[in-house]
Amino acid sequence: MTRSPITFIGGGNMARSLIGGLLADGFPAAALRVAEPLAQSRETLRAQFGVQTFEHNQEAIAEAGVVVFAVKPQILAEVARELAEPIQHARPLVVSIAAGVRLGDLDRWLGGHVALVRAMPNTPALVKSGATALFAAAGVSAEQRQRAESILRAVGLTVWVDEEAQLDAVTALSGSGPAYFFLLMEAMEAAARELGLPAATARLLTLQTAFGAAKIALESNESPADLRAHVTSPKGTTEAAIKEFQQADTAGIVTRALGAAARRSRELGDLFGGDA
Ligand SMILES: NC(=O)C1=CN([C@@H]2O[C@H](COP(=O)(O)OP(=O)(O)OC[C@H]3O[C@@H](n4cnc5c(N)ncnc54)[C@H](OP(=O)(O)O)[C@@H]3O)[C@@H](O)[C@H]2O)C=CC1
Ligand SMILES: O=C(O)[C@@H]1CCC=N1
Repeated sequence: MTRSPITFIGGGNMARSLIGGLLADGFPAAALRVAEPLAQSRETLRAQFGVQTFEHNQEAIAEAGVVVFAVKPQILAEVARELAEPIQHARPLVVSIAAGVRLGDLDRWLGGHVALVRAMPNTPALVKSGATALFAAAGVSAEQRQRAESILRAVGLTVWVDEEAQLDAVTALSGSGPAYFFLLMEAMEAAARELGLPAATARLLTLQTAFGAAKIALESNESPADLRAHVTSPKGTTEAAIKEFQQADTAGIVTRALGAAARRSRELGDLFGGDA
């Protein structure tokens, strides 16, 4: 099957996660293009994924059916304005994964009336275990929505949100979320080493425990609270540990952390949207 190319503008962490996941799902490398200013990064992208790379964004989007903006929010305005003319001419579907930046701003930078979808993926897309929420601007056709969804679904789970503002919460939860679990893994691994386990054993048991907990939570009909109860024997070891977590107000810390991330997402939209 021939497919119009998907062009990524920016070949950094998240673009690489999406590209790796798409290739693992059988997407042809020939249909993936990446614009990336750094020669070393372009070389790595070619060597790792076999995709076509470009130094200049304009060249990369020629013939593209879908353009994915995967640059930092801080430079999205500048990058989009430079591409307004060719995008107005070729009218690809545009997907932005930038945190915070609102579709109204992106549409204005691109010259208006562009088919725009905002998506918030996460890095486990690389291993086809991503979680992405999507929001479409008015005027995006059902077919275009489906195209955007099919790209992200190839690398994991997708959900649509009804209001664009909900993407700030999504960013706080699943966009940034992998980092919270990695933080906990780092801490558990370090604590296990301190308790006398060899480093390799501490890491292996930490990772497999995280994997097992996520897998059982996904596959079971029981809630995380019920699953936790099954581990927690009265007056046993887990109870002793959970008491420490509760005394340190872990739930409160998580609420504050996600709140800070959602706030930062809104701030990024304010700072780098508008007339940025
Ligand atoms: N990382 C994550 O987990 C997630 C990130 N996102 C969003 O994805 C976007 C990218 O994030 P991330 O991949 O982490 O960031 P990175 O910095 O890793 O990637 C951005 C890439 O864009 C390149 N770039 C810089 N200037 C230009 C330009 N003018 N034209 C084209 N490319 C350019 C950068 O190159 P160079 O390094 O040379 O500057 C870099 O390779 C952000 O908007 C972020 O909010 C969304 C969900 C999750
Ligand atoms: O930290 C960030 O701003 C990006 C958005 C979500 C994950 N990484």
